[in-house]
This record gives sequence, C-alpha cells and structure tokens, in this order.
Amino acid sequence: MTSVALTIAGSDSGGGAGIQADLKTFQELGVFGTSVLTAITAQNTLGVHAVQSVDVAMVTAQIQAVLNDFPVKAIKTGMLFSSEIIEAVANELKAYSAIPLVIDPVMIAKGGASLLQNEAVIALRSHLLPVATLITPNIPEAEVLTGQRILTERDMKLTANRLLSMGASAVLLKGGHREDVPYAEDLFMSTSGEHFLMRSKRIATQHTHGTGCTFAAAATAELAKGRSLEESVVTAKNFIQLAIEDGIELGNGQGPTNHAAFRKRNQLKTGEVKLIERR
Ligand SMILES: Nc1ncnc2c1ncn2[C@@H]1O[C@H](COP(=O)(O)OP(=O)(O)OP(=O)(O)O)[C@@H](O)[C@H]1O
Ligand SMILES: Cc1ncc(CO)c(N)n1
Repeated sequence: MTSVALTIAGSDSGGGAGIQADLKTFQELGVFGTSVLTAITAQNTLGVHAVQSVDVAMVTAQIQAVLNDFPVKAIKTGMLFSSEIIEAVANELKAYSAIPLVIDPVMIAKGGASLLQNEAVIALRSHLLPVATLITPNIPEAEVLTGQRILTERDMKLTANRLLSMGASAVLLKGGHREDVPYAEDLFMSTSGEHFLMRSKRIATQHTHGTGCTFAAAATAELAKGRSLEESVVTAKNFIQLAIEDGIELGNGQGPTNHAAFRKRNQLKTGEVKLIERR
C-alpha cells in the first residue's frame, strides 16, 4: 500500500523550502504527499518579500479534509506563523496521537525574515513540543525554545536534554549553523536513552535554502514508511547531504538544494555520514 504523509506548513513561492520542499522530498522517497497550507510567502533566493497567513478556519478545514479521508502515517509541521494557528493544529491533531508527529519549529528564514510571530513561541512550547515524536530545531531555534546559549557540542547536549524534559519524545538538534567546526554535525537524543551524533562533511556553498524543511520532510517520509526514528533521521541526513552536494544553482541569492539527488544516485553513499558516540 502507498504510504501517505502530511505536511502542515507555509508555501515558498521559490520552491526550495516550505510545502514545496516537503512535497518534493516525500515524492523522492516514494511517499504520497498531502498538504495543509498555513501561510503564503512571496519568497525567492534573495529573501521573503511578503507573508500572508491563512485563516484559522481554513487551516482546520484542510486538516480535517486530509485526515478524514487519507491513511496518513506521519505528519510534519513547518511554518505555523501564529499562536492561533498553532493552537488549532494542536487541537485537530489531538485525536491522531498515534500518528508520528515531526515538529520543525520554523522561526526565521535564512535571510532573516520572521516566519513565526514572537508571541507564538509560547504556544509552540506549550502545545506542540509535548506532543512531538521528534522535534528538529536548528541552533537559534533551540536557543529560543530553551533560553540556553549553544556554542559548543556540550551546549548542544544540554539543550537537547532540556527539550526532552520539556516534553518532546526525541530531539534532532541540527548543527548547520555552527561555524566553528569543519563538519555538519547533528545530535539525536530520545527519551528512550538513545543518543548519537551524525557527522558529515560541511559543504562550502551558499545554496542551503530549505535544508531544514527538506531534512525534516525526509525523516517524516521514512516514518510514514514505518521506519524507526533512528533509521529515519539517518536517511534524512544522507538525503540532505546529497541534496546540498548536488545543489542546483538557481536564482541570485541563497539557492535551493537538489531534492532529486538522493534518488538519482539510487543508494546511500555509505561512509558519507558517520554516526559517532552511539549509545
Ligand atoms: N553547509 C552544509 N554542509 C553539509 N550539511 C549541511 C550544511 N548546512 C546545513 N547542513 C545540514 O542540513 C541540515 C539542516 O540544518 P540547518 O541547521 O541548516 O537547518 P535550518 O537552519 O533549519 O535550515 P532552513 O532554515 O534553511 O530550512 C542538517 O542536517 C545540517 O547538518
Ligand atoms: C515557507 C517557508 N517555510 C520554512 C522556511 C525555512 O527554511 C522558509 N524559508 N519558508
């Protein structure tokens, strides 16, 4: 049977992030993608030029339309924009707690534009973090969620632990923003005690628009296929590594990654991503 995943996120007219990145990633990983739009952004590789949120009632109607009809096996949230939308999403998903839920706590686009209203951080923390099967913050997002500064690997571990104590079942803290190390290293930690770092070569490129969305969407697709959390994040890391490595130079700014790279190579490049400190 075809595996189905749902993304609840914002539209990126530039196609590299948001709903568009999620649907492309689902498709590349062999999963049927459904979507609920929370906001529309007028966006390209140079930045976010305008944002308009979707009415809360319309967000709710989309979620009901999808979940009442499709056998959704994993759900991902991305840009949620306001506390009203966060509350509505949390409320609608209450009846579906058996479906794995990946929360990508999108706050700020790479160019600096805000994709989440300041006061909505509280709603994210209180309504979605506690029901997350996996939360995938980047370093600045994890700092906002916990109030802890992250400068070192030790800080990453302390912060991931803090996010678990705030209610998430597992945390994947992305290290893309750490410029003090020559590699791109993400930390996985779960309440079951599992813990490892995923290290890959840091690629020298400015074309990293949508890396976070793509990573979380790949993990969601794998969960929809019934893979374990650990397998899903490892595949997602391989997927994003190849997508960045095979970047397609489009636009005049921070370009998108190549969502087709993983399938094109048709295999995991073993050795590309190292798992370290596995416990
Ligand atoms: N230059 C790079 N080379 C290799 N991997 C990278 C690079 N930059 C980011 N990554 C990887 O991409 C994934 C996404 O991390 P990142 O911290 O960039 O997310 P993000 O800031 O949420 O992205 P965005 O906001 O653009 O969606 C992580 O697995 C990270 O290790
Ligand atoms: C719509 C949207 N969602 C998420 C991001 C974060 O990459 C973005 N730039 N745009």
